[in-house]
Amino acid sequence: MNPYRLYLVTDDRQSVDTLQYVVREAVLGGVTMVQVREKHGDVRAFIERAEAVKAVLRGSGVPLIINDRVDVALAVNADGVHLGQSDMPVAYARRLLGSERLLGLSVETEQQLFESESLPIDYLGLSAIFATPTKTNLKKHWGIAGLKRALGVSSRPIVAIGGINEDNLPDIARTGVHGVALVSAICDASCPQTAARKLDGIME
Ligand SMILES: Cc1ncc(COP(=O)(O)OP(=O)(O)O)c(N)n1
Ligand SMILES: Cc1nc(C(=O)O)sc1CCOP(=O)(O)O
Ligand SMILES: [Mg+2]
Repeated sequence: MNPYRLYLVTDDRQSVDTLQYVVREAVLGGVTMVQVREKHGDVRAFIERAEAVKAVLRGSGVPLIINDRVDVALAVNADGVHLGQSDMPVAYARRLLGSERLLGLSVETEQQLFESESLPIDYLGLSAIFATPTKTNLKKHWGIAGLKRALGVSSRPIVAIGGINEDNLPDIARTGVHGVALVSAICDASCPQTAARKLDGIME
């Protein structure tokens, strides 16, 4: 089973109750991986929210990934970490996490893409495919052509992220990309379960 296929990244503006509701429904709809992403609160709040998501995921087989923070991932015994280019260098993260936990890295440029080949990571987050209001400090928009190029270069699984929704997903899925990561298409949906099921159907 490919864990990257439908990758939910949580919305840190949602309350803990909503967060748990969205994750529960999204898993029922077919989400294969969940990343807890917290950009505003303190580390205590991050741990509390990660534990809340972990409780929902228990027994589901869906891996829990922590954004940015290796210490939080270790504290809650998560299944992995997703790092950006200005987070802890992946060599240090790998040493702390061990070989079993998943380690993902965002790549924002062609140079980072080539450099990633020699890094101790499990997958790449290709940042960003399209512009998105969810994250506005993006360096590059790869588009479909850039995604195809990256797939031809990298030996690692690629997760496409940024501005992905059910309208543009068919074009992305046709590239054969390993997975897609989404925030608003699932977190803002009136029914996250239905949204996830529809997106999963397109990925298939
Ligand atoms: C799957 C996935 N890909 C890319 C990102 C972006 O990570 P980063 O560049 O560290 O930016 P922030 O998410 O920390 O704002 C991601 N989170 N997940
Ligand atoms: C968290 C994040 N990282 C991105 C990147 O490109 O690095 S884009 C993004 C937000 C994606 O949200 P939505 O699915 O609502 O567009
Ligand atoms: Mg980051």
